[in-house]
Amino acid sequence: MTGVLECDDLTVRYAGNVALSGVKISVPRGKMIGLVGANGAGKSTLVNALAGWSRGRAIVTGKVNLEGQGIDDLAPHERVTRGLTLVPEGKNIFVELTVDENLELVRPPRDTNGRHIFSIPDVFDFFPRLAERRHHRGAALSGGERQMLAVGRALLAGPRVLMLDEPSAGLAPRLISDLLSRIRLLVDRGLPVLLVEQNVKAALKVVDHLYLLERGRIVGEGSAEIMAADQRIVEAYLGTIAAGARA
Ligand SMILES: Nc1ncnc2c1ncn2[C@@H]1O[C@H](COP(=O)(O)OP(=O)(O)OP(=O)(O)O)[C@@H](O)[C@H]1O
Repeated sequence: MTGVLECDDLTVRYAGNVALSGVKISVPRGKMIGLVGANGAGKSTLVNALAGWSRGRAIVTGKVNLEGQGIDDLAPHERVTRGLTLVPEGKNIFVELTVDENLELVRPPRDTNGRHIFSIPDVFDFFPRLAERRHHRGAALSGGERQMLAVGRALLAGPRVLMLDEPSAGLAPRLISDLLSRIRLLVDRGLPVLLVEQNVKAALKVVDHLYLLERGRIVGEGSAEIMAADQRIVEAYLGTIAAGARA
C-alpha cells in the first residue's frame, strides 16, 4: 500500500445487514480521489468507517492505514489528532457563532510533521466570500458559505488528508463547480482529498481517480478520463451528456 490513507478489506455490518463489503481504496499524496455511487451504496458508511465512527451500532472489520500505520484501534478523535479530517454530510459548524469565532475555535495541531498547515488568512484567501461574511453568524450563512466554513475549519486542524462527504449537497450547479475547483487548488498545493460526490459530472472535472461503489462494493475504478467513458457511469450519471454528444 502506498497512499497517505488506505483501507483494505473494509467491511461494515449493521445488525447482520452488510453495508460495506471488502472495500480497498487508496488516497495518494497530492491527489484528489472521487467516490461515487447511488443513494444507499455505502459512501457515507465508508468515509465514516475511515474516520472511525458510525451512525448506529456497526461492526467494522478490515484494515485502515494512515501514512503506513494501522489506525484501526484509534478512536475518532485520535484519528483527527493524527490528521485524518472528515467534513461530514450536513456540514460541521457552530450556527450560533460568527465565521471568525468558528475559525478561531479550531486548535492547530501540536505535531506539525507531515501536516498541511493553514492559517485563518489562508482560509480567507481560498474562500474570499468567508472574509466578507466574517462577522456573520453561521445561521445567517448560505449553504455554500456554510460548506466553505466547514472546509475552512477542517483546514485549520492541519489535515494530513481531507475527506469531504457530499460538499455540494443542496448547492446550485454554479456554486458546486466553484467550490470543487477551490478544493482542487488545495490538492494542487499537495493536500490529498477523498471526495464523496453525488454530482458525478462535477466530480469528474476535478478528481484524478474515481471509485464507483454499488451496494457496498467497489465495482469500478480508474482515472477520471477512463471513468468518464465507463458505460455504467455514462448510463447512470452522464446520460444527458452522452445524449448531447450524439445529437
Ligand atoms: N445506522 C444505520 N443502521 C442500519 N443501517 C444503516 C445505518 N446507516 C446506514 N445504513 C445502511 O447502510 C447502507 C449504506 O448507507 P450509506 O448512508 O452509507 O449510503 P450512501 O451511499 O452514503 O447514501 P446517500 O447518498 O443516500 O447518503 C444503506 O443500506 C443504509 O440503509
